[in-house]
Amino acid sequence: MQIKECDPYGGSTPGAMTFTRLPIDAGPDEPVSECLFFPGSKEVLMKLRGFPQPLLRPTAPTFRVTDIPGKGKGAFSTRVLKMGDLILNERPLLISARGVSASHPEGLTEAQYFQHSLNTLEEYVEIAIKRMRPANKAAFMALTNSHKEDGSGPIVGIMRTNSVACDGLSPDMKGDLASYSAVCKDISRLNHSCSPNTAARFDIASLSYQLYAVRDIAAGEELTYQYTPVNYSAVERQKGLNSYDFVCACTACLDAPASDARRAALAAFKPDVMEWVYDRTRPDDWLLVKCREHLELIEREGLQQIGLHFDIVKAMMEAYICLGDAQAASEWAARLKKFQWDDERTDVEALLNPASPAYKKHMLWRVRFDGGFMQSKLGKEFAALALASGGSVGSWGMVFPMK
Ligand SMILES: C[S@@+](CC[C@H](N)C(=O)[O-])C[C@H]1O[C@@H](n2cnc3c(N)ncnc32)[C@H](O)[C@@H]1O
Repeated sequence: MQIKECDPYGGSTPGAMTFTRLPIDAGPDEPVSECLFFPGSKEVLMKLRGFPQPLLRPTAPTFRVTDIPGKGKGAFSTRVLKMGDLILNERPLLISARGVSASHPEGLTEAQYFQHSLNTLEEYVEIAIKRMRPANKAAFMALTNSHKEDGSGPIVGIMRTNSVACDGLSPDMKGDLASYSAVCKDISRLNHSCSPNTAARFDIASLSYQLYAVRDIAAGEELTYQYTPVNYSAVERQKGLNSYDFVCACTACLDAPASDARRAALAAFKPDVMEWVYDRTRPDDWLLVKCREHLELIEREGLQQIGLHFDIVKAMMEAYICLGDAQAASEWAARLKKFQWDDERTDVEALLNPASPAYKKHMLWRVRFDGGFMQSKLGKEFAALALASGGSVGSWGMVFPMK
C-alpha cells in the first residue's frame, strides 16, 4: 500500500508500509507480534544477531488479572516480589506506527483533516488486526477503550488507551514517527499510579517488554504503572491522564501540595560525585548525606522507578569507593544490581565482593583522600572534559557521549 504524507499525531513520512508477523518462523506456541511498520524497521530487527532472543520466564507465576471497582480490570501480585524481580515478559499483540500518511483532500478544515487521518490509521490497523492469530485478536479486542467519543475508530481507540512507547525500531526517522506504539495483552491491564510499583523496558533483541518490580511488593498488592511522567506536578500529571478518562486518586494526587514540593526537590537534585571529590570545602560525608536525604524523598513518594533513583544509588556506591570503603560500596553495588528495568544499568558483578581486587584497581579508589590519577592535573582535565560533554567517569575510565 503506497502512502503519501501526514499523520494524526503531527509528523509525516513518505514510503510504503509493511505488514509483518514477527518472529517470521514462529511455531504455533511461540508468541508473535503483528506489526505495521514504516520502511526499514523490519530490516533493523532482521539485522540483529540471534534475533529473536527467547523470552525470559519468572521463576513462578507472579500476577493475576481481576475486576476492581471504579477501575475496570487490574493486575495483582500473587506472591511477594522483591525489587528487580521479573514480573512478566511478553511480546506485544501489536506494534504499530502511531500514524500513517493520508491523502490530503482539498478544502478540509483542520478538524476534518485530523478525523480523516484517524480514519486512515484505522483502515491500516484493521488490516493488522485481521492478520492476527484468533486468540491474539480476541485478547486485543477485549482491551479497554477510553477513546470512544473523540473520533477514534474501535481499533485506534484501543491502541490509544493501551499503548506503550516502542523505540529503537526506526533506522533513520526522527520525532513522533520514530516511535511506534505497542499494545500488550497483560501490561495493558495495569492501572496507573503516580507512585508506580513496576516499570517496563522494551528489549529489542527479543521483541518484548519485560516488566519488573521497582520496589518490594506484597502478595495481593495491585501492580501499577506510570501512564504519564511522574516527576511532573499533580496538575500536569492529570492533564496527561485526561485522555484515559479518569481522575487519579493516588496518595500523591490527594496530597498534591506536599507531594509536589517533594517531587520538585527531587527534580532539582543531581548527585555529582566528581564535584564533591574535588570540593575540599565540603565534608567527606557530604554527598552521602545528600543522597540519603533524597533517597528518603524517593521512598516517601514511591518513585523508585525514576532515573534519579538509579543515579543516587550509583553515586552512593562510587562515593564509598572514593572514600576507600569497599564494604559499604559492595552493599550499594548489590542494590544497583536490582535496577533490571533501567537501560543505564551497569555491570557491577566485580564489585559485589568487598574483598575483590577490582576495588583497589578502581579509578575512584580513595581519590577523596589520596588523589590518585583523578586528582592529578591530567586526570582532572580528562574528567572535566568527559563531564562537560555529558559523559561519565567510571572504573574503566571516562566515557564520552558518541553523538
Ligand atoms: C490501559 S487500561 C488499564 C486496564 C483497565 N483498567 C482495564 O480494565 O483493562 C487504561 C484504563 O484503565 C482505567 N484506569 C487506569 N488507571 C486508573 C486509575 N488509577 N484509576 C481509575 N481508572 C484507571 C481507565 O479507564 C483507563 O482508561
